Amino acid sequence: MQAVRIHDTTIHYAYNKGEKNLCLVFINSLGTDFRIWDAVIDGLGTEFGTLRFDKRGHGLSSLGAVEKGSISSYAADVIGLCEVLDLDKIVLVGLSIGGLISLDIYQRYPNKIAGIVFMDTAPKIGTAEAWNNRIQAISTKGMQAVAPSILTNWFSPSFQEQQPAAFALYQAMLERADVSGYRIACEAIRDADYTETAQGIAIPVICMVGEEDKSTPVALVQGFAQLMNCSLITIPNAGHLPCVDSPERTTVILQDFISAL
Ligand SMILES: O=C(O)CC1=CCC(=O)O1
Repeated sequence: MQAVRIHDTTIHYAYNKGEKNLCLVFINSLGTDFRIWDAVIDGLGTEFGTLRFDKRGHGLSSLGAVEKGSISSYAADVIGLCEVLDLDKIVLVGLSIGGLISLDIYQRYPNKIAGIVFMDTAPKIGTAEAWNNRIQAISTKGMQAVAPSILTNWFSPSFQEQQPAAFALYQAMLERADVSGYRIACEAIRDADYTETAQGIAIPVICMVGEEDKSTPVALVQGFAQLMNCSLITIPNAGHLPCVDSPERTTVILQDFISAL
C-alpha cells in the first residue's frame, strides 16, 4: 500500500515505474476508486510507468480541510503527487471529472504534460440544477438513495446481465463512497467550465467514449472532440467506465496513443 501526504490530505496511490520514462497518470471519475483501472494496468505491461490514485475524499484518501470542492484543488494534488514521484514525462488519462482535472492541469502546468486521453468526459458536464439536486439527495438520504440511477447511467444493461458479480462490487463501491468527499466533487463539477481551455489545447489529445454511456453521451464527447479538433473513438457495448467494461479495447487505445507521441 502506497500513501503520501500532499497539502492537507493523505493520498492513496499505486505507482509502477516503467522501463521507459513516460508515465500514464490515471485520474478517476466521481464516486470511484483506483481499482477501476486494474484490468487496464494488467494489460499495459511494464513498458510505461503507471500512476493511479484516489482523489481526496474518495477511496482511502482523506478529504483534507476543504469545505467546498474545486477542480483546481484536485489538479494541485495530482501535480503534488507527480512531483513527489519525480515524474517528468506525463500522459494524463482523465475519466469524466478526471477530464476536467486534466484540463485544469494543462491550463496551469502546460509544460509538464506530453498528452491527454480524455475518456467519457467534456469541458462542462451536466447542469447546475442537476448537480444541486444530487448534492441535496446525498446530503439528506445518503449514497444508497442515488446509487441505482447512477449505476444505470454508468453501465450498459448487458454488463449488468453478463457480469452481475462485478456489477454488485461497483454498486458497493458507489454506495460506500464518503458523502462529504462525493459532495465536494459534485460541487467542483457543477462549477467547472473548461471550454476555453479545451479550445486552446496545443498538445496531442484524443477523446474516447462508450457508445452506451448515459452520463456523458457520445454526442457530448463528439462536441468536445470537435472543439479540440482531435479524434474521437467510440467503444461498442461500453458505458461510462470503458476501463471496467472494455479494458482490452481501452488498453489498445492507450497503447496506440502513446506510441504515436
Ligand atoms: O456519476 C455520474 O453521474 C457520472 C459522472 C459525471 C462526472 C463524473 O466524474 O462521473
